[in-house]
Amino acid sequence: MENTNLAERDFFFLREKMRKQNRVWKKIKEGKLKKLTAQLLWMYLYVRRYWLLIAFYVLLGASGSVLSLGFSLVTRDLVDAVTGMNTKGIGRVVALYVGVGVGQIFVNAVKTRISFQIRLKVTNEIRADIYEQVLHTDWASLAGYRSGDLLFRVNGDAGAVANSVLTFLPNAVTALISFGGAFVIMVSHDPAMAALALAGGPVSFLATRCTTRRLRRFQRENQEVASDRTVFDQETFQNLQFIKAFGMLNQVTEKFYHIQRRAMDVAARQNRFQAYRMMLTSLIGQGIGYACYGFAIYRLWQGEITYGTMTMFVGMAGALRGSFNSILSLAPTAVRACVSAERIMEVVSLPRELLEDEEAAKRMKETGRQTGVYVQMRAVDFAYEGQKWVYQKADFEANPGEIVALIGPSGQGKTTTLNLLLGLYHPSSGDIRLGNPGGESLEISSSTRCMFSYIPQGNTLFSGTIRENMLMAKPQAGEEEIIAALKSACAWEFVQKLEDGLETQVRERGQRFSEGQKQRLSIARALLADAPVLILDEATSALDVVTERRVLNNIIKREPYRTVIVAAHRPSVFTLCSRVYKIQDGGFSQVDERGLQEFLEAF
Ligand SMILES: Nc1ncnc2c1ncn2[C@@H]1O[C@H](COP(=O)(O)OP(=O)(O)OP(=O)(O)O)[C@@H](O)[C@H]1O
Repeated sequence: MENTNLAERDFFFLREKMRKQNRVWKKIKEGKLKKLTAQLLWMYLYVRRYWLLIAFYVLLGASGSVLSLGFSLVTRDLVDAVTGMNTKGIGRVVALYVGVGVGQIFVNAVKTRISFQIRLKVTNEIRADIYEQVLHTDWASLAGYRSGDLLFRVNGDAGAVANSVLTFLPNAVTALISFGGAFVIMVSHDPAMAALALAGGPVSFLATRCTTRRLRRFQRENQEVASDRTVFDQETFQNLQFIKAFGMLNQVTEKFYHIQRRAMDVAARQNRFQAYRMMLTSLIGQGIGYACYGFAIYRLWQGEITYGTMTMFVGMAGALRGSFNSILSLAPTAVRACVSAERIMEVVSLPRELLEDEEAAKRMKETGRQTGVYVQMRAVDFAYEGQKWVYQKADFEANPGEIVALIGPSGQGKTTTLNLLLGLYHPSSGDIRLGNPGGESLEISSSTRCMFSYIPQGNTLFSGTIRENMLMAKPQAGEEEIIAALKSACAWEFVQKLEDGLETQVRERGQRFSEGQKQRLSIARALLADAPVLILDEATSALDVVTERRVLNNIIKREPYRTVIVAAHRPSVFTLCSRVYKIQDGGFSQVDERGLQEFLEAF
């Protein structure tokens, strides 16, 4: 009978062991451990540069813990001196008591200052690094992210990582020293008392272990809501004029409250969960505290300890429980850091743009100033996300001195073609390249982008003055050069009439100007960039026909070797073009005279 029980017990332990092993194995297989290691390593790479400051900070934290342990011992001596239980001079004990107290204040002040410095440095470094990496990330990979979400990752998540990392390490060391010190002092005075003070430890440990996964889920939800909120705020303030004009204030406000409610709901659930957790550990702590107190009184009553030792015991038991709980409460800090690190790593691990042909592209651009640069597409197939086909077998060319138009109904692929030429998206198959006539040619990539001046649809003016906007394209451009570009774009005629001329504030997204004026300023800026290929995506759509023709003629006159590619709907452009390509129903073809005539008649 006993043998059967033994066998059952062995089987039970074996099964439990296998279950545990399977759980660990599952985590390894799911890559969770690998992910966690990568996150920790990633954070370590940032903080290690400041190891000296961090080490000093940790040292201060440690000395703070030692001082508070010392404070308990001095309190014991003080009480004993007052009750006449020790022979040390009361003056010396009081001086020590005051000295340790003042030391604690001093250490805390220096700690606060250093923690501020490290936090600032690490946060800024992570932020700058993510910012730089996001700017150099392949556009097609980045296009799936909302800009508000990226903004939150650069700001919110970077701050959360820096804060958590800097809280974790010093707190861990401080808590461990406090715990170890209090434990050693208590064990040396009374091992039974030490065991009693730690009696609630296993329950608190188990509670923490079981709740970590839930905490991770809460933190993820929190960051997602915060990110949605940034996206919403950004879009609302960017489109405020439209929202007001459409009388959409109520809908927007309703959406604002909806996000607010979601954020509050997550925060309230997390808070409730943490409150229960805290209540459980506090109840255990309180029970243990009373037990310690009772035990100490009993010892005093038995005459085994002095009043001073009893006071120290009670204080130490609290410190022991407190530092044990501090060690356990490091789990939420670690969870916060890992969740944010995961969100940042997701973005920074996206493929980066390659700049392999950078030198060759610069040479080609230089030669292009005399000979121009041609652009060519051969048998190009392209689909978004590998399945939404825009067109197949597309052939296209634009040569120096030509204006080439892309036409076709809305949504057929004109902007897509321009993005392919800019190397922002990559063809599924086929070849896109540019080159100097009779010279070197290069496949399109992020390096060849320097050969293009691009004016996209919509508004691309930045806050600042007209001059500042112009200098973005060519920082070293002088007054004469800026005015010449503005003249070519037919913008000087209104800029010169402005009271502040080139120093006029454009205001956010060019609010200060009409659509046509904004387009002319954008064209002037693009001309200033001095690139051999100019791309205009519906960039003259807000101009009257006469100004539009004047602008296009000026562009060609200004640089006879410039290659100009325009995506346009308006027939007024076509008569200036050397060639016209039509994109429709997945086809990409050059339009002959008759085809163009038919297209014009359809207008
Ligand atoms: N980032 C994207 N992801 C998926 N599909 C896209 C993306 N951008 C554009 N598309 C789709 O590709 C097709 C071509 O879009 P594109 O912007 O090139 O058209 P377009 O000819 O320039 O239109 P319009 O004249 O209206 O500016 C459209 O069906 C559009 O929905």
